[in-house]
Amino acid sequence: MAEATELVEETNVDLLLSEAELEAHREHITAFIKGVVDDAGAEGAVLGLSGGIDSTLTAFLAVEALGEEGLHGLVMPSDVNTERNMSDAERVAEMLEIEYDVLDINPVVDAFVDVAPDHAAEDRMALGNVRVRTRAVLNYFVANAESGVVLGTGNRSEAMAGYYTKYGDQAVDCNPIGNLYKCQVRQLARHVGVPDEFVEKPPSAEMWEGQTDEGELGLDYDTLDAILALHVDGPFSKAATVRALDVPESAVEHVEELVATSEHKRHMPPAPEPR
Ligand SMILES: Nc1ncnc2c1ncn2[C@@H]1O[C@H](COP(=O)(O)OP(=O)(O)OC[C@H]2O[C@@H]([n+]3cccc(C(=O)O)c3)[C@H](O)[C@@H]2O)[C@@H](O)[C@H]1O
Ligand SMILES: Nc1ncnc2c1ncn2[C@@H]1O[C@H](COP(=O)(O)OP(=O)(O)OP(=O)(O)O)[C@@H](O)[C@H]1O
Ligand SMILES: [Mg+2]
Repeated sequence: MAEATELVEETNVDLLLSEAELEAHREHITAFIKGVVDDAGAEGAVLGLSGGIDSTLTAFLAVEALGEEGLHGLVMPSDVNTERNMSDAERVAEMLEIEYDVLDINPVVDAFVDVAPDHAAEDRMALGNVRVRTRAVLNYFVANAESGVVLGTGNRSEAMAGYYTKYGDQAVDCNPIGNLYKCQVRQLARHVGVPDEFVEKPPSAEMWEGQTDEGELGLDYDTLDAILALHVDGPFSKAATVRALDVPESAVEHVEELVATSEHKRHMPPAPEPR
């Protein structure tokens, strides 16, 4: 896993960040968050806290940008979330001394299944996406009521692979860590003082029991990041990427496919040309 990232270093593609670069990202992102809130004329920001690394890092940076008064955390358990992640999510809010609510989404999700009983209940992806979109509705409920903006937690790896729910966790006002690959998210998290146990936890969307990002994506984030950085964002051909990273051609093709099939998620819904 670390191997692929180290090999990227030898190619001069900027994937692993120096301490100076991490500090520059920290300043750049906190200024960005402050700018988004100020430009919106908002009083603060709302953020879903999952106990995962992306929301934890975003929360740390948002408190640096806005102060603890400026961030409202929402911990939104469903019956497929682990106790550990939900208690870690509350621990983040307590560490940062921000206001937070715990909102049980189970009754809302059950209501969707009740009104459309022929759908979703047997389809873990469809039902998982309902859980994700329910949280988006609640984020905006609180943001509207409190004159806040909704902070997203999408990173560059997820954005490029389309690894998110359309109009779910992607339905936000900005993505402060959206220019960082997942391996850089881990680096920045350590740099700003996020405890190691958050950085080391296996990433999971927790849309159903036992789901993990790397299991579903079919490759680990370090390999995904390396292929994205060299081949999709960078100038390396497929063959050069295979050689540089010592990965099978099928891994590069898999990433190409993730990027291509998620293209629709990165655009406004299209309409026919005017005629
Ligand atoms: N070519 C196309 N042009 C226009 N629209 C197209 C389309 N293809 C599908 N669609 C639409 O998109 C829908 C499918 O997209 P979507 O509803 O997003 O669903 P989908 O991409 O199938 O599933 C979401 C994926 O994101 C992962 N996820 C979600 C949330 C959080 C996280 C996390 O890491 O925390 C990960 C989840 O595990 C799953 O792999 C289709 O039902 C259709 O409505
Ligand atoms: N149970 C939850 N309560 C509140 N917010 C949630 C919950 N589950 C997911 N979210 C929101 O959806 C976002 C996307 O989830 P995702 O799993 O990609 O990120 P993460 O959990 O922060 O990090 P990781 O990738 O390490 O799991 C989270 O960052 C968080 O803002
Ligand atoms: Mg998660």
